[in-house]
Amino acid sequence: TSSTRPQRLLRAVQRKATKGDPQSVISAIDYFCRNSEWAMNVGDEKGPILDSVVCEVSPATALELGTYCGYSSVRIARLLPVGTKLITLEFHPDYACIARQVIQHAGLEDKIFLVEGASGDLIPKMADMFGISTFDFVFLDHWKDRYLPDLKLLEECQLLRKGSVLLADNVICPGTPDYLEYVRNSPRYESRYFQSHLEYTKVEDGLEKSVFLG
Ligand SMILES: O=C(NCCCCc1cc2ccncc2s1)c1cc(-c2ccc(F)cc2)cc(O)c1O
Ligand SMILES: [Mg+2]
Repeated sequence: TSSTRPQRLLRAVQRKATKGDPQSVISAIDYFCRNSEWAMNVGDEKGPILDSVVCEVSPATALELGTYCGYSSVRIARLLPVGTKLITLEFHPDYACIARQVIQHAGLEDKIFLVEGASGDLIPKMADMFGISTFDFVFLDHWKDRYLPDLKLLEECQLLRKGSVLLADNVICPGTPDYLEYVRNSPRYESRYFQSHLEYTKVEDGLEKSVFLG
């Protein structure tokens, strides 16, 4: 029977990456995507920008919207200080199933909470589900037309505090025009664009970093 691309990506990780070694999991996925099949991971060019923002923020509480196969979950969680957690939301059960196995291969299952469901339904439950008050860092990488409504939901649920950092993938390709317009024009955000390329391609894309000013 035929396999899916996420299943083939997981197989590449299981064959090539060292168990418990997050960097080897990241490298195995990037190798697979450059040499076998493109997949929508943040990738090896935007990835280091994500890394640098995570290191700068050093978040106690982090949220990721859009897990896919767990590539960026591994990138983020490998940099988190001991005792801190990444909560990552995934809508598609098949993606979530693969991501759990990728995260386990990296040995990061104790630092990552993967929750299945739609961001619009789950965000209002975050505080109660995880006993947190606010997020220090949010990585947006899910449906591009959900970035803005979910940002407003995070504000309404008071899950952001003065200084919370939001980092959004794909603000050029596929593009999130309404989100960009909002964070770049709202007095409540200090926004900056990191120009890069769509993962594993020469197409322009980039990450938008926005600091909530309270
Ligand atoms: O759609 C993308 N990513 C979201 C997948 C949607 C999964 C979801 C997770 C979740 C969690 C909670 N609530 C609701 C949702 S919905 C995506 C697409 C491209 C791309 C770029 C050029 C192309 F030609 C073709 C695809 C590149 C990327 O880096 C992406 O991130
Ligand atoms: Mg993306």
